[in-house]
Amino acid sequence: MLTIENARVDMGDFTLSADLHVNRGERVAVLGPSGAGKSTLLAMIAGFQPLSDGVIRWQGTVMPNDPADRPISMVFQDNNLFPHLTVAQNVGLGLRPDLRLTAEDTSRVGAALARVGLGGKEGRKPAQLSGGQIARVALARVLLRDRPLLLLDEPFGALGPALRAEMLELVGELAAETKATFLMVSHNPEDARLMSDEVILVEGGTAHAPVPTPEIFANPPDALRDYLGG
Ligand SMILES: Nc1ncnc2c1ncn2[C@@H]1O[C@H](COP(=O)(O)OP(=O)(O)OP(=O)(O)O)[C@@H](O)[C@H]1O
Repeated sequence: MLTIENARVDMGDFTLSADLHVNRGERVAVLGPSGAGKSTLLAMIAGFQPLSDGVIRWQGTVMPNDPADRPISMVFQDNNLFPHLTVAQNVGLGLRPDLRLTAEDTSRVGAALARVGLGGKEGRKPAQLSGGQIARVALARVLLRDRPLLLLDEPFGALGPALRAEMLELVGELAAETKATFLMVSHNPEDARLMSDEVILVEGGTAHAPVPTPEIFANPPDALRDYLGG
């Protein structure tokens, strides 16, 4: 279980508070108006933004200070690939930051790439891939890292609807295979309907406790109603 206890992040004149928990294995969409603090919530959990107050635990244990030591994989909108490295190297970084991959590492990288549909593309550079393929590389890295908590900050925002739906399905499959819990920021309520069990609404400086997805869409609070456009 992810537990966020009376946590607060202060950034200049912006403050985000959260007091909530997410059960293991849940698929959570993070929704809310632009600038409300959705990315800040993920940065808080990942350890990129220090807490001014409160504590964050995973399975009852306080998260280590260093983001690299947290049981987390994160995917950003730009899919954070290095342009000068090959697909295999970009994925291999998830295993060994110094890229000194053993033969076993290399075969695991190959298997992860094959799992996301990129078999045979190991030697390409990101510039030689389509947007959907780049997203798949980021997911292969997540698969390989095999961390129990997956944070996705609008990873497929640049993709068209059909491709986005395909990628969401793949995320769902990978999360189920690795038994990961995931939180995904989305600007698209349809994405939330498609892939989430619960929704965390972020608005007014607060990340609210998760509500079951069908429930929140059946009876949207004002902030979500505005966000849904009426
Ligand atoms: N480094 C910073 N210093 C001060 N304020 C910041 C900083 N980064 C972001 N903010 C502010 O914090 C607030 C929350 O930003 P955040 O990126 O978390 O929102 P968001 O809900 O993810 O927005 P969007 O949907 O537009 O991506 C915004 O008002 C933003 O202007």
